[in-house]
Amino acid sequence: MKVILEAGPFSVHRHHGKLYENISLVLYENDFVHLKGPSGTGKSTLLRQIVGLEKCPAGVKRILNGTAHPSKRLFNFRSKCVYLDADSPLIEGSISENLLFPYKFKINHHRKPVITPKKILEKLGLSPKLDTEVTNLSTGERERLCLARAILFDPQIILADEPFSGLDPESFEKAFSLLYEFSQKPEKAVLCVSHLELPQKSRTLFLKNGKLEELS
Ligand SMILES: Nc1ncnc2c1ncn2[C@@H]1O[C@H](COP(=O)(O)OP(=O)(O)OP(=O)(O)O)[C@@H](O)[C@H]1O
Repeated sequence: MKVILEAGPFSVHRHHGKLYENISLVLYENDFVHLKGPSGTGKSTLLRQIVGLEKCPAGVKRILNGTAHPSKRLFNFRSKCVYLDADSPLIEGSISENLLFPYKFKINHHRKPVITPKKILEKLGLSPKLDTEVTNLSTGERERLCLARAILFDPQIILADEPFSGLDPESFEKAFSLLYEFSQKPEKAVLCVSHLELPQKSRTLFLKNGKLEELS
């Protein structure tokens, strides 16, 4: 199995004590890893530490496809390893403007959406048209738009934090299939935090009492 990402060791201390300590993780090509654990154990914090959105201890390594990314310069890393937050921000404007927003950054000028924005909305069963203002979308529609934007951008890794929480069963099925399909492409992997049962996964990791364990 080809290693896509090696990251760690991560530790977090909150005012009430240690949340977790010395957690490292490896993602392999085509991994779809389900990260579970009781509420408040630090699953979101761990995802945020991986992409450097949360303070990390000195000495943390992030090796993506054999290339080490130093903690002080993570812009390039974050364009290849995307953090998809449950409340990912949308910009003011239309669905189309939001889907194409990441390409406005100079570092992404060379990138092109993998499929058309129209096609990805169809796959997700999102009925609003591309010129619909995002302020007119429901919570579940906004959530699916954020997922569509991440997939369209074609990173190597998606770290998805509760990406299905606001979805009805039919929308969940479509959104899950799309994310799983993404993970099965060459040199891709997904780490997905979810309290839901997921229909398919390659591995399950459980975060509890400050430790990350792989469930068999
Ligand atoms: N920025 C912050 N500053 C201080 N404490 C925080 C911060 N963000 C989260 N916490 C605390 O850290 C702990 C872990 O939070 P986190 O959101 O990572 O847990 P989680 O396992 O993802 O929870 P859930 O399953 O409920 O989403 C919680 O006690 C939370 O209150």
